[in-house]
Amino acid sequence: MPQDKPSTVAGEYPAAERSAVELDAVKVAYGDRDTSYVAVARADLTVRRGEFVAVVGPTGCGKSTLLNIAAGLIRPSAGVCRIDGVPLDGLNGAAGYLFQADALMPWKRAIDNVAIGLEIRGVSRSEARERATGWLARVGLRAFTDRYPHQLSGGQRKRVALAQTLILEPKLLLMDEPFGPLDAQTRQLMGELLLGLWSEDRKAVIFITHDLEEAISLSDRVVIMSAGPGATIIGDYPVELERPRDPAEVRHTAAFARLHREIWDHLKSEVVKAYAQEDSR
Ligand SMILES: Nc1ncnc2c1ncn2[C@@H]1O[C@H](COP(=O)(O)OP(=O)(O)OP(=O)(O)O)[C@@H](O)[C@H]1O
Repeated sequence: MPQDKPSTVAGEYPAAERSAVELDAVKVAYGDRDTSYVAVARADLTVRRGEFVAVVGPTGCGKSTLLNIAAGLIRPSAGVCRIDGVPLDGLNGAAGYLFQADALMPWKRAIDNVAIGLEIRGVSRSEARERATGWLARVGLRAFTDRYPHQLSGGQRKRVALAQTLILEPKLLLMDEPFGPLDAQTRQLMGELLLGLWSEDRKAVIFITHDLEEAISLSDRVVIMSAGPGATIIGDYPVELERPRDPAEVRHTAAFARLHREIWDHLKSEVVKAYAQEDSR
């Protein structure tokens, strides 16, 4: 068999060339023809397999909109979103989500909150609970499996939510300000936990954040969006900081400071524009 023969699925790119996510000239307009609001004028973004991409941009520029496109929750008004080389049609079943507000069920214990996704997929209750116990241990909650969400701290609830997402082994992680409500120290610890788990199998990640330090400390690339309306992607910075990486420690390096300066110089004017536009809307 020839060494270089690509494995193909009819009508798609060769497997090796497929990206985890490809936004190709994606436009998003909300509302109808009379009240149309173009949130994103054009987004071109490729996230390679195994790549951790952070998206930053001023408030209201369309970061969540792009994530919702990749999730299949909304359809582009123009352009196409491909997942693994295939145009997305409907919900993206290969993706796991983590949002600012967690999706824990208050009436279920941590273990059952983590196990439920597997049970819905037909895994037996005993096996689902066994795997959930393993996941809770991996996120440092071995001693908390029987707690209800209201008996957990904000950071602990986030850990349960992370286990709830990762137990389903998504190929792609879509994270929208996942650590937003947490205090600064807990955010850093969550970042460290996330990177540790991510490095085990390197899923593709799109991570939305307002926090540029968080973006740089976690990701392989930081993508900047312009202020809306009609936002576009205006910057794409590789983060060439060594891995494995301690996201708290790396912030103290000179390379980090240089990159932060460079990206912030670019982002700052968009943030100012966004505030001015919000005032006049
Ligand atoms: N369903 C909708 N209908 C109308 N406009 C919407 C809708 N969803 C979002 N928008 C508008 O589209 C723009 C982009 O919103 P989006 O939530 O994607 O921005 P964002 O960058 O994630 O914001 P933030 O950083 O504040 O969370 C905003 O001006 C918002 O008001």
